[in-house]
Amino acid sequence: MAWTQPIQHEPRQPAGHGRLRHVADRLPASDPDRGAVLLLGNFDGFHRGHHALLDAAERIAGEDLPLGVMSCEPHPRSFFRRADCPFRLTTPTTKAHRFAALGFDYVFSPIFDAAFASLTPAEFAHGVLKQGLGVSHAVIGDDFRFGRSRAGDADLLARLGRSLGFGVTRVPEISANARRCSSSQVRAFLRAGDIRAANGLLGTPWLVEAVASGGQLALSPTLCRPPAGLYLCWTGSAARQLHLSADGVVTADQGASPAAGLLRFLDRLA
Ligand SMILES: Cc1cc2nc3c(=O)[nH]c(=O)nc-3n(C[C@H](O)[C@H](O)[C@H](O)COP(=O)(O)O)c2cc1C
Ligand SMILES: Nc1ncnc2c1ncn2[C@@H]1O[C@H](COP(=O)(O)OP(=O)(O)OP(=O)(O)O)[C@@H](O)[C@H]1O
Repeated sequence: MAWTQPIQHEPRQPAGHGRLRHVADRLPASDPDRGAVLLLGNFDGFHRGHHALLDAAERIAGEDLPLGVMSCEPHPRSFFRRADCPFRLTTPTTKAHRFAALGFDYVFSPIFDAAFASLTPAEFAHGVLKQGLGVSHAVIGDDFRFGRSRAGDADLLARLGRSLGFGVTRVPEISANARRCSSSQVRAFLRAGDIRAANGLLGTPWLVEAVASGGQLALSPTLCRPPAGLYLCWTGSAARQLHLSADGVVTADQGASPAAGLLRFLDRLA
Protein backbone atom coordinates (compact mmCIF):
# COMPACT_ATOMS: atom_id res chain seq x y z
CA MET A 1 0.00 0.00 0.00
CA ALA A 2 1.31 3.47 -0.84
CA TRP A 3 1.86 5.77 2.15
CA THR A 4 -0.15 8.48 0.46
CA GLN A 5 -3.24 6.45 -0.40
CA PRO A 6 -6.23 8.28 1.11
CA ILE A 7 -8.56 6.55 3.52
CA GLN A 8 -11.99 5.95 2.07
CA HIS A 9 -13.94 6.44 5.23
CA GLU A 10 -17.28 8.16 5.38
CA PRO A 11 -18.20 9.40 8.84
CA ARG A 12 -21.22 7.58 10.21
CA GLN A 13 -23.10 10.76 10.99
CA PRO A 14 -23.71 13.52 8.49
CA ALA A 15 -20.84 16.01 8.49
CA GLY A 16 -21.56 18.81 10.88
CA HIS A 17 -23.44 16.65 13.38
CA GLY A 18 -20.08 15.92 15.00
CA ARG A 19 -21.04 16.46 18.65
CA LEU A 20 -18.81 14.52 20.99
CA ARG A 21 -19.63 13.77 24.57
CA HIS A 22 -16.80 13.45 27.12
CA VAL A 23 -17.18 10.73 29.72
CA ALA A 24 -14.55 10.79 32.47
CA ASP A 25 -15.90 8.14 34.79
CA ARG A 26 -19.23 6.34 34.37
CA LEU A 27 -22.57 6.61 32.60
CA PRO A 28 -25.73 6.83 34.74
CA ALA A 29 -28.03 3.78 34.82
CA SER A 30 -30.55 4.88 32.21
CA ASP A 31 -28.15 6.80 29.99
CA PRO A 32 -28.79 6.25 26.26
CA ASP A 33 -25.04 5.80 25.63
CA ARG A 34 -24.98 2.64 27.76
CA GLY A 35 -24.97 -0.35 25.42
CA ALA A 36 -22.37 1.25 23.15
CA VAL A 37 -19.74 -0.44 21.04
CA LEU A 38 -16.45 0.85 22.52
CA LEU A 39 -12.99 0.95 20.91
CA LEU A 40 -10.31 0.26 23.53
CA GLY A 41 -6.83 1.83 23.51
CA ASN A 42 -5.28 5.29 23.47
CA PHE A 43 -5.78 6.32 19.82
CA ASP A 44 -3.20 9.10 19.70
CA GLY A 45 -3.63 10.23 16.12
CA PHE A 46 -6.14 7.99 14.44
CA HIS A 47 -4.16 5.93 11.96
CA ARG A 48 -5.04 3.16 9.52
CA GLY A 49 -4.88 0.47 12.20
CA HIS A 50 -7.34 2.44 14.33
CA HIS A 51 -9.61 2.89 11.30
CA ALA A 52 -9.86 -0.88 10.98
CA LEU A 53 -11.23 -0.99 14.53
CA LEU A 54 -13.72 1.74 13.70
CA ASP A 55 -14.87 -0.13 10.58
CA ALA A 56 -15.46 -3.27 12.65
CA ALA A 57 -17.28 -1.28 15.36
CA GLU A 58 -19.56 0.41 12.83
CA ARG A 59 -20.55 -2.97 11.39
CA ILE A 60 -21.45 -4.21 14.88
CA ALA A 61 -23.23 -1.01 15.93
CA GLY A 62 -25.26 -0.62 12.74
CA GLU A 63 -27.71 2.25 12.95
CA ASP A 64 -28.85 1.51 16.47
CA LEU A 65 -26.00 1.31 18.95
CA PRO A 66 -23.89 4.27 20.09
CA LEU A 67 -20.17 4.28 19.30
CA GLY A 68 -17.54 5.20 21.87
CA VAL A 69 -13.77 5.42 21.93
CA MET A 70 -11.49 5.20 24.96
CA SER A 71 -8.56 7.56 25.19
CA CYS A 72 -6.93 8.17 28.59
CA GLU A 73 -5.60 11.50 29.81
CA PRO A 74 -2.85 11.96 30.48
CA HIS A 75 -1.52 9.56 27.85
CA PRO A 76 -0.21 6.48 29.72
CA ARG A 77 3.22 7.08 28.21
CA SER A 78 3.37 10.43 30.07
CA PHE A 79 2.18 8.81 33.29
CA PHE A 80 4.87 6.13 33.10
CA ARG A 81 7.41 8.74 31.93
CA ARG A 82 8.36 6.50 29.02
CA ALA A 83 8.98 9.43 26.68
CA ASP A 84 11.95 11.75 27.03
CA CYS A 85 10.78 14.27 24.42
CA PRO A 86 7.36 15.57 23.37
CA PHE A 87 5.60 12.69 21.65
CA ARG A 88 1.90 13.40 21.29
CA LEU A 89 0.31 13.39 17.85
CA THR A 90 -2.79 15.13 19.16
CA THR A 91 -3.56 17.64 21.86
CA PRO A 92 -6.83 17.01 23.72
CA THR A 93 -8.41 19.64 21.42
CA THR A 94 -7.31 18.10 18.12
CA LYS A 95 -8.15 14.63 19.44
CA ALA A 96 -11.72 15.69 20.22
CA HIS A 97 -11.95 17.38 16.82
CA ARG A 98 -10.92 14.16 15.08
CA PHE A 99 -13.16 11.87 17.16
CA ALA A 100 -16.14 14.14 16.48
CA ALA A 101 -15.42 14.19 12.75
CA LEU A 102 -15.24 10.39 12.73
CA GLY A 103 -18.75 10.20 14.17
CA PHE A 104 -18.11 8.89 17.70
CA ASP A 105 -20.91 9.56 20.15
CA TYR A 106 -18.58 9.72 23.14
CA VAL A 107 -14.97 9.58 24.20
CA PHE A 108 -14.28 7.73 27.44
CA SER A 109 -11.35 9.63 28.86
CA PRO A 110 -10.48 8.38 32.35
CA ILE A 111 -7.66 10.07 34.24
CA PHE A 112 -4.75 7.67 33.89
CA ASP A 113 -3.36 7.86 37.42
CA ALA A 114 -1.89 5.37 39.87
CA ALA A 115 -5.34 4.12 40.90
CA PHE A 116 -6.48 3.54 37.32
CA ALA A 117 -3.16 1.94 36.29
CA SER A 118 -3.39 -0.50 39.19
CA LEU A 119 -6.80 -1.92 38.23
CA THR A 120 -6.52 -5.63 37.48
CA PRO A 121 -7.85 -6.82 34.11
CA ALA A 122 -10.93 -8.28 35.86
CA GLU A 123 -11.56 -5.04 37.77
CA PHE A 124 -11.32 -3.04 34.55
CA ALA A 125 -13.66 -5.37 32.66
CA HIS A 126 -16.20 -5.61 35.46
CA GLY A 127 -16.02 -2.24 37.19
CA VAL A 128 -15.28 0.03 34.23
CA LEU A 129 -16.63 -1.63 31.09
CA LYS A 130 -19.62 -3.53 32.48
CA GLN A 131 -20.79 -1.56 35.50
CA GLY A 132 -19.44 1.90 34.71
CA LEU A 133 -20.17 2.15 31.00
CA GLY A 134 -22.50 -0.78 30.31
CA VAL A 135 -20.81 -1.59 27.00
CA SER A 136 -22.43 -4.16 24.76
CA HIS A 137 -19.25 -4.76 22.81
CA ALA A 138 -15.53 -3.93 22.94
CA VAL A 139 -13.35 -3.72 19.84
CA ILE A 140 -9.58 -4.18 20.18
CA GLY A 141 -6.49 -4.96 18.13
CA ASP A 142 -4.89 -8.38 18.53
CA ASP A 143 -2.03 -6.87 20.55
CA PHE A 144 -4.20 -4.91 23.02
CA ARG A 145 -2.88 -5.02 26.61
CA PHE A 146 -4.68 -3.71 29.65
CA GLY A 147 -4.71 -3.75 33.43
CA ARG A 148 -1.99 -3.56 36.05
CA SER A 149 1.44 -4.25 34.55
CA ARG A 150 -0.27 -4.89 31.18
CA ALA A 151 -1.38 -8.27 32.53
CA GLY A 152 -4.50 -8.53 30.34
CA ASP A 153 -4.44 -9.50 26.68
CA ALA A 154 -7.04 -10.03 23.96
CA ASP A 155 -7.73 -13.66 24.98
CA LEU A 156 -8.38 -12.62 28.57
CA LEU A 157 -10.70 -9.77 27.57
CA ALA A 158 -12.68 -12.17 25.35
CA ARG A 159 -13.05 -14.59 28.29
CA LEU A 160 -14.05 -11.78 30.68
CA GLY A 161 -16.55 -10.46 28.13
CA ARG A 162 -18.17 -13.89 27.80
CA SER A 163 -18.63 -14.22 31.53
CA LEU A 164 -19.80 -10.63 32.05
CA GLY A 165 -22.10 -10.49 29.03
CA PHE A 166 -20.44 -8.25 26.46
CA GLY A 167 -18.95 -9.12 23.09
CA VAL A 168 -15.30 -8.68 22.15
CA THR A 169 -14.10 -8.34 18.56
CA ARG A 170 -10.39 -8.62 17.78
CA VAL A 171 -9.06 -6.93 14.68
CA PRO A 172 -5.98 -8.50 13.05
CA GLU A 173 -2.89 -6.35 12.61
CA ILE A 174 -3.00 -3.73 9.86
CA SER A 175 0.38 -3.05 8.33
CA ALA A 176 1.73 -0.88 5.54
CA ASN A 177 4.93 -1.54 3.63
CA ALA A 178 5.51 -4.59 5.86
CA ARG A 179 5.43 -2.50 9.06
CA ARG A 180 2.70 -2.45 11.69
CA CYS A 181 0.77 0.83 11.55
CA SER A 182 1.17 2.48 14.92
CA SER A 183 1.21 5.87 16.56
CA SER A 184 4.89 5.20 17.31
CA GLN A 185 5.59 4.76 13.60
CA VAL A 186 3.76 8.01 12.77
CA ARG A 187 5.90 9.77 15.42
CA ALA A 188 9.06 8.29 13.91
CA PHE A 189 8.14 9.56 10.43
CA LEU A 190 7.33 13.04 11.79
CA ARG A 191 10.62 13.21 13.71
CA ALA A 192 12.43 12.27 10.52
CA GLY A 193 10.60 15.08 8.69
CA ASP A 194 8.79 12.62 6.42
CA ILE A 195 5.40 14.32 6.55
CA ARG A 196 4.05 12.43 3.54
CA ALA A 197 4.78 9.07 5.11
CA ALA A 198 3.23 10.15 8.41
CA ASN A 199 0.14 11.45 6.62
CA GLY A 200 -0.05 8.23 4.62
CA LEU A 201 -0.37 6.27 7.86
CA LEU A 202 -2.81 8.77 9.36
CA GLY A 203 -4.91 8.78 6.18
CA THR A 204 -5.27 12.56 6.51
CA PRO A 205 -2.83 15.47 6.94
CA TRP A 206 -1.44 15.74 10.48
CA LEU A 207 -3.60 18.20 12.41
CA VAL A 208 -1.75 20.27 15.01
CA GLU A 209 -2.59 23.03 17.42
CA ALA A 210 -0.46 26.16 17.13
CA VAL A 211 -0.49 28.38 20.20
CA ALA A 212 0.72 31.89 21.04
CA SER A 213 3.95 31.67 23.05
CA GLY A 214 6.03 34.68 24.12
CA GLY A 215 4.63 36.84 21.32
CA GLN A 216 5.28 34.11 18.74
CA LEU A 217 3.37 31.21 17.29
CA ALA A 218 4.55 27.74 18.30
CA LEU A 219 3.45 24.14 18.08
CA SER A 220 1.67 23.11 21.25
CA PRO A 221 4.55 22.06 23.57
CA THR A 222 3.41 18.47 24.13
CA LEU A 223 3.36 17.68 20.41
CA CYS A 224 5.85 15.51 18.62
CA ARG A 225 8.14 17.84 16.68
CA PRO A 226 9.37 17.51 13.11
CA PRO A 227 12.90 18.82 12.44
CA ALA A 228 13.50 22.51 11.77
CA GLY A 229 12.68 23.31 8.14
CA LEU A 230 10.23 24.75 5.66
CA TYR A 231 6.83 23.08 5.55
CA LEU A 232 3.68 23.39 3.48
CA CYS A 233 0.72 23.75 5.83
CA TRP A 234 -2.99 24.29 5.46
CA THR A 235 -4.06 27.12 7.76
CA GLY A 236 -7.81 26.68 7.35
CA SER A 237 -8.10 29.10 4.48
CA ALA A 238 -4.94 28.63 2.39
CA ALA A 239 -1.83 26.52 1.91
CA ARG A 240 1.14 28.47 3.30
CA GLN A 241 4.88 27.93 3.43
CA LEU A 242 5.87 28.03 7.10
CA HIS A 243 9.23 27.77 8.82
CA LEU A 244 9.43 25.58 11.88
CA SER A 245 12.36 26.16 14.24
CA ALA A 246 14.01 23.47 16.35
CA ASP A 247 12.11 24.72 19.39
CA GLY A 248 8.74 24.62 17.61
CA VAL A 249 8.31 28.29 16.65
CA VAL A 250 6.28 28.79 13.47
CA THR A 251 6.88 31.78 11.17
CA ALA A 252 5.57 32.54 7.70
CA ASP A 253 8.00 32.42 4.78
CA GLN A 254 6.22 35.48 3.37
CA GLY A 255 3.60 37.79 4.82
CA ALA A 256 2.07 37.69 8.28
CA SER A 257 2.27 34.61 10.48
CA PRO A 258 -0.94 32.63 10.69
CA ALA A 259 -3.16 33.09 13.72
CA ALA A 260 -3.12 30.64 16.62
CA GLY A 261 -5.35 27.68 15.89
CA LEU A 262 -5.29 24.49 13.88
CA LEU A 263 -2.73 23.77 11.16
CA ARG A 264 -2.45 20.78 8.86
CA PHE A 265 1.03 19.68 7.83
CA LEU A 266 0.95 18.77 4.14
CA ASP A 267 4.60 18.34 3.13
CA ARG A 268 8.21 19.24 3.90
CA LEU A 269 9.70 21.60 1.35
CA ALA A 270 13.24 22.06 2.68
C1 LIG B 1 -6.98 -0.30 33.52
C2 LIG B 1 -5.65 -0.27 32.83
C3 LIG B 1 -4.48 -0.38 33.57
C4 LIG B 1 -3.23 -0.36 32.95
N1 LIG B 1 -2.10 -0.49 33.71
C5 LIG B 1 -0.89 -0.49 33.10
C6 LIG B 1 0.31 -0.65 33.85
O1 LIG B 1 0.29 -0.82 35.06
N2 LIG B 1 1.50 -0.63 33.18
C7 LIG B 1 1.57 -0.44 31.81
O2 LIG B 1 2.67 -0.40 31.25
N3 LIG B 1 0.45 -0.30 31.07
C8 LIG B 1 -0.78 -0.33 31.67
N4 LIG B 1 -1.91 -0.20 30.92
C9 LIG B 1 -1.75 -0.09 29.45
C10 LIG B 1 -1.55 1.37 29.04
O3 LIG B 1 -2.82 1.99 28.97
C11 LIG B 1 -0.92 1.52 27.70
O4 LIG B 1 -1.76 1.08 26.70
C12 LIG B 1 0.35 0.82 27.55
O5 LIG B 1 1.17 1.11 28.63
C13 LIG B 1 0.98 1.18 26.19
O6 LIG B 1 2.12 1.91 26.35
P1 LIG B 1 3.01 2.34 25.11
O7 LIG B 1 2.21 3.35 24.32
O8 LIG B 1 4.23 2.93 25.71
O9 LIG B 1 3.26 1.08 24.32
C14 LIG B 1 -3.15 -0.22 31.53
C15 LIG B 1 -4.33 -0.10 30.79
C16 LIG B 1 -5.56 -0.13 31.41
C17 LIG B 1 -6.81 0.00 30.57
N1 LIG C 1 -1.93 -1.68 13.17
C1 LIG C 1 -2.92 -2.07 13.95
N2 LIG C 1 -3.70 -3.10 13.57
C2 LIG C 1 -4.74 -3.51 14.35
N3 LIG C 1 -5.04 -2.96 15.55
C3 LIG C 1 -4.30 -1.93 15.97
C4 LIG C 1 -3.19 -1.43 15.21
N4 LIG C 1 -2.64 -0.40 15.87
C5 LIG C 1 -3.34 -0.27 17.01
N5 LIG C 1 -4.32 -1.20 17.08
C6 LIG C 1 -5.29 -1.35 18.17
O1 LIG C 1 -5.90 -0.08 18.35
C7 LIG C 1 -6.14 0.16 19.74
C8 LIG C 1 -5.45 1.44 20.16
O2 LIG C 1 -4.05 1.18 20.14
P1 LIG C 1 -2.96 2.20 20.67
O3 LIG C 1 -3.62 3.44 21.08
O4 LIG C 1 -2.06 1.51 21.63
O5 LIG C 1 -2.21 2.49 19.27
P2 LIG C 1 -0.73 2.23 18.84
O6 LIG C 1 -0.66 2.68 17.44
O7 LIG C 1 -0.31 0.81 19.11
O8 LIG C 1 0.06 3.23 19.79
P3 LIG C 1 1.59 3.27 20.27
O9 LIG C 1 2.45 3.12 19.04
O10 LIG C 1 1.70 4.62 20.94
O11 LIG C 1 1.79 2.13 21.25
C9 LIG C 1 -5.65 -1.08 20.48
O12 LIG C 1 -6.77 -1.94 20.69
C10 LIG C 1 -4.66 -1.68 19.51
O13 LIG C 1 -4.53 -3.09 19.68
